[in-house]
Amino acid sequence: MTEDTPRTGTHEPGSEPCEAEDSIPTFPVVASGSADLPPHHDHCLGCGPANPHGHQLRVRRDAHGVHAHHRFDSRHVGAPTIAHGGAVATVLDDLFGFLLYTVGELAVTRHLAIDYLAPVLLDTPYTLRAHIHARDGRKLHLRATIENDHAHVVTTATALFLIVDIDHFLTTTHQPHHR
Ligand SMILES: CCCCCCCC/C=C\CCCCCCCC(=O)SCCNC(=O)CCNC(=O)[C@H](O)C(C)(C)COP(=O)(O)OP(=O)(O)OC[C@H]1O[C@@H](n2cnc3c(N)ncnc32)[C@H](O)[C@@H]1OP(=O)(O)O
Repeated sequence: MTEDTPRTGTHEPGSEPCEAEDSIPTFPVVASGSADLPPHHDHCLGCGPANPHGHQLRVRRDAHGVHAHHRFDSRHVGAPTIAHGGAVATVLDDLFGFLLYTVGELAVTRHLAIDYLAPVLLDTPYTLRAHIHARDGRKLHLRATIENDHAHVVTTATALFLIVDIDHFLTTTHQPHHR
C-alpha cells in the first residue's frame, strides 16, 4: 500500500474494505456509532490526513447520518476573520461524501446548494451534520447544517449525489452535461 492508497482499513469487523482498483475504494457500510470513518483517500482536500492544504476533516457516523467537529483557520480566510465561502462549501461537500459509508456505494456530487445564514468564523468550533433526506434510485438527496457552540445554525446545505460505478473514476473523457 502506498501513501496514495485510500485508507479504508479501519472499519469495524465484518465490514472489510473492498478495493476494486489500487487507488479507488468502494464504500462498505460502517455501523452507526462506530469510530472515525476513514478518509476518502490520503490526499483528499476535505479529509486527507496527508494534504497540508486540506481541512483534514474527521467524521463519525451517528444514528442520523454523520457529523464532524471542525475549526476553519487562517488558511481558509475570506473576509478578515471569516471563513471563505468556498472553503465552507468544500467541507460540506466532503462531509456529504461520508454519507457514502452509510449507503455502501460510490457516488459523486451532481448539485450542491448552500445557504450562508451567518458568518463562519475562523478559529471557532463548529459542529457539522449531514444526513440522507431521501433516496430515489441512484439519486441521493442530502442535507447538512453547520452549528456554532450555541446550537445556532449558521449554514445549511442540500446536495444531490448520483451513484456511479467504478468506471466513472476510470474514464478520462467525461462529456459535459447540458440541462
Ligand atoms: C483516479 C481518481 C481516484 C479517485 C478516487 C475517489 C474515490 C472516492 C469516491 C467517491 C468520492 C467521495 C468523495 C467525496 C468528495 C466530495 C464529492 C465530490 O467532490 S464529487 C466531485 C464533483 N462531482 C463531479 O465531478 C461529478 C460530475 N458530474 C458527472 O460526472 C455526471 O453529471 C454525473 C455522473 C453526476 C451524472 O451524470 P448522468 O448522466 O449519470 O446523470 P444526469 O442525467 O446528469 O442526472 C441523473 C438524474 O439526476 C437528475 N438531476 C440532475 N441534476 C439535478 C438537480 N440539480 N436537481 C434534481 N435532479 C437533478 C436528472 O434529471 C436525472 O434524473 P432522471 O434519472 O432522469 O430521473
